[in-house]
Amino acid sequence: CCYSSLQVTEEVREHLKTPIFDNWQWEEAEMLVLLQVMYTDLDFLTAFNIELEVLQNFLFEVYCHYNNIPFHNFQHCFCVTQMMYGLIWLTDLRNKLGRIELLIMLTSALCHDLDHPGYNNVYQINAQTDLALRYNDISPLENHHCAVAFGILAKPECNILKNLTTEQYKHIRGGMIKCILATDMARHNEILNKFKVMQPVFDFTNKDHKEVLMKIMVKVSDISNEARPMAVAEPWLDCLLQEFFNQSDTEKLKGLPVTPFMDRDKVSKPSSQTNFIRFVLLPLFTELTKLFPCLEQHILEPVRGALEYYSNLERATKEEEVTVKP
Ligand SMILES: COc1ccc(NC(=O)[C@H](C)Nc2nc3c(cnn3-c3ccccc3C)c(=O)[nH]2)cc1
Ligand SMILES: [Zn+2]
Repeated sequence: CCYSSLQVTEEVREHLKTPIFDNWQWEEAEMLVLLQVMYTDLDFLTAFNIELEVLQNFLFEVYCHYNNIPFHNFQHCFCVTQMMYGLIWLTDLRNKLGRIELLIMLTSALCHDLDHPGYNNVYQINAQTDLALRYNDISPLENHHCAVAFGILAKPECNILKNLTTEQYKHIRGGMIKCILATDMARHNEILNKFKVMQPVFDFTNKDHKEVLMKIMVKVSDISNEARPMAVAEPWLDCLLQEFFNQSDTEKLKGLPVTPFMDRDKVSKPSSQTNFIRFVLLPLFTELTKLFPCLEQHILEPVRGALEYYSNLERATKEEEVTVKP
């Protein structure tokens, strides 16, 4: 029963609250224990009357519903949840948001890519898959991830929300649906622009402000690999490109449109990453850091370092191309 959370040393518990946590050092079974520690250390079990065994069933069921694909697997789920956990402690969000908002953010991070097939929304829509049909081309993957999450919560032995009031349950369900659907990168600018307007006058008692912040926190956690040490981050980009190349190979075989940044014949790893960091990551992380200045050293600095690393790599490969071609 509770022996597993005792196995985790105080040092690991503290390390778990930092963005430099290295997922590659841990087995998936150990990650399940670490996820349990996150829920217990945020006092969710006492606050929401969650039985430890129900939490363990829930976490195991979530683990079973992630697929063995190169990037959107259980390790990604763990990384996103661990980053969210670290951000909650670093920004001192426990004293700025209610515990129910924290539960929504952590559980949304945990469930945000459930049963991901390794083929993105563009593929789902172009190939007219069952998911695209079921969700009318509207964020088919994110709708599916969320539906699978509540399918798991519908099982009594996994329902960590079973001892909450109906009103609390509705609040959590509404919050999770908004946060998980917000991870569709097609909506990136829509959500970031809303946050940019609110940030200078942010009000932690304003419902709309809190809602956008929660979406931003899940989005930041979701694409935050480059905020980790290079030794941790770089393998993730290889995994991501492997998944993207699988998709573009399939698209070519099926005569479907091929997304340029997924085409193994077109993608240059360094330049695609410098663009991603410059135009997607830095604007997003900069905006969040304006609200929580302490994040500058923890996530903004490492991302600037990553931009430096990939820019140098880009320059080196360009120079090498010039010298090789006479
Ligand atoms: C606006 O929608 C976008 C924008 C950018 C991208 N992806 C990229 O630019 C490339 C492939 N790089 C990239 N993409 C990444 C990273 C982390 N998550 N992530 C990702 C994965 C799946 C779907 C979307 C994204 C951004 C990362 O470190 N790099 C994908 C979708
Ligand atoms: Zn994700």
